[in-house]
Amino acid sequence: MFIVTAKEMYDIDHCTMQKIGFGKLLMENAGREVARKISQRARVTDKLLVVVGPGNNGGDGFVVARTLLNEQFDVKVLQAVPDEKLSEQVQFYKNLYHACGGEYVAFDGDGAWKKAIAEADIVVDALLGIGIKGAVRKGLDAVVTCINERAKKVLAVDIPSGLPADEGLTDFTAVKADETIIIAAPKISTFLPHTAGYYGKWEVVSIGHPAKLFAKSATRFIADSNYFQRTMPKRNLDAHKGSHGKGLVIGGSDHMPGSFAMTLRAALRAGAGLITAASTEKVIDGIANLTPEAMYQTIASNDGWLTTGDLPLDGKDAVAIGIGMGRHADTAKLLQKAVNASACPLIIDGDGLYHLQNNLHLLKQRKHPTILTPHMGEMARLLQVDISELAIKPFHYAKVFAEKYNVYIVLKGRFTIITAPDGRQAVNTTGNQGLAKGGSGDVLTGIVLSMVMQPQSIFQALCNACFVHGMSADLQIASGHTYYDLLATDVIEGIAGVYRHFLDPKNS
Ligand SMILES: NC(=O)C1=CN([C@@H]2O[C@H](COP(=O)(O)OP(=O)(O)OC[C@H]3O[C@@H](n4cnc5c(N)ncnc54)[C@H](OP(=O)(O)O)[C@@H]3O)[C@@H](O)[C@H]2O)[C@H](O)CC1
Ligand SMILES: [K+]
Repeated sequence: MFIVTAKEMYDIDHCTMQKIGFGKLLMENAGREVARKISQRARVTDKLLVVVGPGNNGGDGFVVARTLLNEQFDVKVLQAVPDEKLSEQVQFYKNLYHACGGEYVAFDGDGAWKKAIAEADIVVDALLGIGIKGAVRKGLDAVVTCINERAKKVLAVDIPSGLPADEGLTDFTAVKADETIIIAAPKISTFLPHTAGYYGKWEVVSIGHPAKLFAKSATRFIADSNYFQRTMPKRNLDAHKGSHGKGLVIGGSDHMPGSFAMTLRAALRAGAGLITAASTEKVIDGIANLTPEAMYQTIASNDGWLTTGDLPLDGKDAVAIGIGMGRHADTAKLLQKAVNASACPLIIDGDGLYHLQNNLHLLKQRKHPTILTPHMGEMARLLQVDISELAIKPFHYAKVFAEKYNVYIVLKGRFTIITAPDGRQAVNTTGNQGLAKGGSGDVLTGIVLSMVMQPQSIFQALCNACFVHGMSADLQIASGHTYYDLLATDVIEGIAGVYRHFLDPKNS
């Protein structure tokens, strides 16, 4: 499923209507699809109020109202702007609604319209769509406020009114919808920390746009189960342990051994062929029995912190560094060495990202893929911007950084954004609040390490790693765990369920 900016959506709409020739049909399709979804949710006894505004979102609203009216629902329209504000196309659909006997609630001074909003069982929000510019203007802002304060249930058409479609905007007043029926493709603001909540539950309806137009105009997509099933490499019968990658994990410290152990186990559970763990003697003594399938190698350390020294990089297909490594000055030299010497994909996570802050110049010299797996705080530090600034424009910042330093970025969050050095971006929507626990990131790093060693592109590997990680947590919640008790180790043990469910249907 593609993700679009407002401009990309307008370009696709315009081409569909003008070049392909859909004309007014597109709005009829949009309204009818939204009406179909509403009719599946509404009881025949429900009072429905469709609030329409001046633009094409309002036009959708008139089609919704007419369709529901003709299906015998108790529906009325609250037109929040005078007729002269309606575009020609919207007026056309208003006329059809009127001709079918459609009724209105007057948007007048005595406030009866507020009572209508309060008394409706469902308010359909077709006030404003992706054409919003700036904060909702006087007059309509009172409608938004009334809906938020008095509506029993709100179903937004395409986007909650007042919400920006794109990233970077914080000055807005918007409808807080219970559900949003998104038209054609989710907009960027569906996946931002400060705007996602306004959509409520959301689903997308297709209204007839040619698929090829999205492929041409949109630059982002949701890496969903279809993508996973299409791109995840199958295992063939004559595979041997060397077929699925020889990975190296460098990390741990006498003071933080646990997280490192989870990365190893996650990499093996996700399907890595061979994993070597390089850490201090004490860490290895403490964890070797937890994952006997891994191989262990002691590397140089000083007072329990890893320091620079020989690294078993030869013959490795991918390396992960940083997990539980600590922030000791000596460890920075180890990070520098790994960046300069690893002749294979290098994943930098956790404290490796801390040490990378003063070594970004080394990244451009690398001839092999580099993958950073920061959470928002780590990314903000690498960018040297405030985390609040990053949070309102994560797509933008991740793309700028990836292109500047020629790296892949897995920007972890409620919606993890995967970015390639050429600027391509994907969003992972699996996962849940049960992952907000220590160790979740270490597990993801292990899955990433395994995936980048399989016969797929790095970008596909990162999308699939995030999908498996989040889906494992989702399946664990569905099969008895709760958001409270879910542990990072449960996510490791849940990986099998994801593979069975999505890759081997007969076994699911
Ligand atoms: N393009 C198509 O055929 C289809 C579009 N779909 C639906 O249409 C909307 C986008 O429609 P658009 O008309 O571009 O935009 P809006 O419906 O959001 O409304 C724009 C009008 O709102 C006024 N406006 C703009 N900013 C504000 C504000 N801050 N406060 C109040 N009013 C505002 C604006 O007035 P101007 O004076 O600026 O012109 C416009 O009158 C899309 O979201 C879909 O729902 C169909 O679904 C598919 C076909
Ligand atoms: K709307």
